[in-house]
Amino acid sequence: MTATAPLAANRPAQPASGQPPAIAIRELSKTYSGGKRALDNVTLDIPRGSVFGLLGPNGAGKSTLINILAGMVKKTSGSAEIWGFDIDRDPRNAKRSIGIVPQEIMFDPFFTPRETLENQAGFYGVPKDQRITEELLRAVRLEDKAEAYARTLSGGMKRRLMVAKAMVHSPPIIVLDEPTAGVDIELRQQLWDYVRSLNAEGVTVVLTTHYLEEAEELCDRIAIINHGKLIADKPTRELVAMGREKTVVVTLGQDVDALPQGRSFEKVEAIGERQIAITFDMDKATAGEVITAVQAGHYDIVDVVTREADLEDVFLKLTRENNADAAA
Ligand SMILES: Nc1ncnc2c1ncn2[C@@H]1O[C@H](COP(=O)(O)OP(=O)(O)OP(=O)(O)O)[C@@H](O)[C@H]1O
Repeated sequence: MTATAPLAANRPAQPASGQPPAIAIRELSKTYSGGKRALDNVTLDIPRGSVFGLLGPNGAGKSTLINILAGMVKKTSGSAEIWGFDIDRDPRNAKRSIGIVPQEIMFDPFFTPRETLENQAGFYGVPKDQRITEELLRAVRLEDKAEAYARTLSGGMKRRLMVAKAMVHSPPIIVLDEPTAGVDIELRQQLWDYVRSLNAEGVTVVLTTHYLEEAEELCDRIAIINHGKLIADKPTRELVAMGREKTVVVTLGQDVDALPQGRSFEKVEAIGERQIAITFDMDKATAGEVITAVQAGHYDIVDVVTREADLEDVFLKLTRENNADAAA
């Protein structure tokens, strides 16, 4: 995929009232007909121009949230504005302001990619002279397949076509629901390059992903949903910094027969015959102090490796705490 992003020819004019967030969600709840409360009072602003990650375990409510924004699921209560347009009062402009790439691959297998994009542009009422079909085909590297039947495309090509399809009306916001599930690494990288180029052009990007590393690398802000509730909403850097635990792994010149002790140690365990992992709180000690404490116990240290908590650790910690609160 090249790093070109489509022109913003057809974006709806922004409402007059200043600069609202790209998406503003207020006390949004959804209870499905069987009684399942999939979203519970979620209030969230997605800033303009951001790459925003919506994370959560399976069944947390991410797709429900996205489907409400897409107009495919009816909310039970609360409100949502997209680009300043209320999804109830101004559904047409709200829909025109967002492009959704759903989890499932959906298009008619008997249309070619070019026809698929043209049909979709027609559906959004984009005038013929303002269509960006060729540009999109190039951007998602499908120009050679423009005339092939969609059913003959590979899985990766189909997914790229889905992204192009979400962009035919040049929305200021694109939402990708688990875009890289089952997609190989090379293609994933190409997809992210394209997403980054869209963002560099000013498009707000919202993505749900199970790949925490990816979210950490791509997103400047992350919200975490668990059991339908918003449990975190922070700049990525702050969220990662919440994992204030650091681990020092020391390799010894002899087998471990007793574990070292230190006031700053939160956890000490032998992780091999000659290796010990010591976890400590970065607010209370430094790695140097931890190593000094080990040496004070006359351990013969031959190697030291340190590891900081990453988003995965924070995610697990937050969801665990939330689950424990819910069970209490
Ligand atoms: N149409 C529906 N009817 C009843 N329950 C539903 C429906 N759609 C989703 N749910 C339930 O609502 C909850 C939230 O589902 P949702 O698909 O929004 O989660 P998710 O975070 O997107 O999960 P995943 O990552 O697995 O897609 C789940 O318990 C799910 O089983």
